[in-house]
Amino acid sequence: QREPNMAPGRNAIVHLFEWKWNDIAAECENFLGPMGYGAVQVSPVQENVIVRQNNERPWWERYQPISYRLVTRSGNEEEFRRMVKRCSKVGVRVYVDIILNHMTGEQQTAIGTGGSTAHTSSKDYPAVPYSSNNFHPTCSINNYQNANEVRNCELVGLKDLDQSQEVVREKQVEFLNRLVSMGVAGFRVDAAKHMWPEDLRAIFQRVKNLDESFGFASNARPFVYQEVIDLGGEGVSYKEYLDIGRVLDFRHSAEIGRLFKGENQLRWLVNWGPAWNMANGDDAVVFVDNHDNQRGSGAGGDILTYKNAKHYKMAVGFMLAHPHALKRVMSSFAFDYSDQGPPTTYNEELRSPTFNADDSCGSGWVCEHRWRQIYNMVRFSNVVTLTPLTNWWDNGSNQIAFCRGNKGFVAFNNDGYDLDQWLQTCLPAGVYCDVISGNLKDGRCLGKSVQVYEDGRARIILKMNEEDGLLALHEGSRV
Ligand SMILES: O=C(NCCCOc1c(-c2ccc(O)c(O)c2)oc2cc(O)cc(O)c2c1=O)[C@@H]1CCCN1C(=O)/C=C/c1ccc(O)c(O)c1
Ligand SMILES: [Ca+2]
Repeated sequence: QREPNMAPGRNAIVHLFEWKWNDIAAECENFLGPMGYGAVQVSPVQENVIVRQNNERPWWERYQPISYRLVTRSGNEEEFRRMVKRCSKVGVRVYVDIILNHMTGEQQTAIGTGGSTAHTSSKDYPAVPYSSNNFHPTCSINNYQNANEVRNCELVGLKDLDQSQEVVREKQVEFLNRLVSMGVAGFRVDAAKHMWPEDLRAIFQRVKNLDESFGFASNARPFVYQEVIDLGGEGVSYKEYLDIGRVLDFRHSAEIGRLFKGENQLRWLVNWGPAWNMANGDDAVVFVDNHDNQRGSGAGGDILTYKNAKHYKMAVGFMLAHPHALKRVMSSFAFDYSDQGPPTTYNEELRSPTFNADDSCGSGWVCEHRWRQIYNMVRFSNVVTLTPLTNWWDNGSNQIAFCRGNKGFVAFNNDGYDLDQWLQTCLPAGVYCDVISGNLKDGRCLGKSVQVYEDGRARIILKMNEEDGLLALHEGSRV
């Protein structure tokens, strides 16, 4: 279903891609809880096959399950249970990235991260157990116009499960129920486009209600958001999945990247939302980039990522400032080429992130969720929840500004010249810190401060050569 089950006053998801369970637990307590993040999306928990190519472990090995045992390089079942408890205790929900569509691809000797083996050529997975008659007959997806082929054939050679079978549904429901009993609040459904909506509906209907001992409302249903890569023009539409839960909106990711790269003028954002042929806000989880398309392999062409920092912060800031949809912030590891796996220690173990004095990460982790401009916009999005977007202003090209009720005000400058305007901020008179350029600390602004006058107007300055191209004030940043 489409309600995120987040604690009151929180509304943003962060994807801690490839983090270990113990490190996520600590991050919930040290950062995500205090900073007001609502939920963390974790990497797949099910045991995956070990893939080595040129002596490297590509990141996508975790998307080739070999069993439903909870043992991956992120940790084991006990560590996973503890992480969910520790995050829930500080108001951060856990959503699991689940892979139901397939098992592994073809692999000479298939050995899993928990030691399970499989005989992939005969589609034999004894650790589940699945045997060849639990899979669709071998065929490969060549034509994305053909909805049957997209569901019943193999995605890049991955053995394709037949979820119309009761025995397959029963094993997958059991796997999801085990996660719910550990306190999980929802699921990111990988490769949903490649599964039949009626099979997914049958499976999720059988998943039990959330466990109240983790602070959920009584009879709360697991939150479901589905990966349906749909930029239009294919045989499968995201609309087919909306009665099962929300969908991840890839059109949002593609469009917002084009806009903040300057390929489209920001003034067109005045009607951002369904008018842009995107899913309705209540049906969508939106993002700027994700683990797949940030590497250029997924859909949507040239996506904005951490590598284009100024434009990226503007896009993430706009996404969090705008009332449209539920937002997900990406948190990456640094990569040079698309297959590159996460940072590891000497024996292929995942490396833990280290933290610098300015709260940023080291040891190969980018930690966009710890960038001041981003965590302060998460807080902004919490403060302005449920307020409408009003007082839109633009200069006819790439300078825009708007209010969120009388609780927040943002401005953006993507033009090649300074923004220097008297604008309506809709805020009560007073001095406010611009939370993008610095925090409010001990009663003073470490960055820019802005004087709002009795009539709500203020002089807003955003020079073209400043580090950041956005400015944000809200009722929590008033001196
Ligand atoms: O070149 C690759 N893949 C072909 C292009 C990407 O196609 C994939 C899509 C995909 C791409 C575009 C679509 O329109 C679509 O419906 C599906 O979804 C997947 C989902 C998985 O769980 C596992 C996968 O291996 C894939 C995948 O390869 C490399 C080598 C194999 C894995 N991989 C990858 O690049 C892995 C990509 C990957 C992994 C996990 C994902 O959740 C994902 O969205 C993509
Ligand atoms: Ca399938």
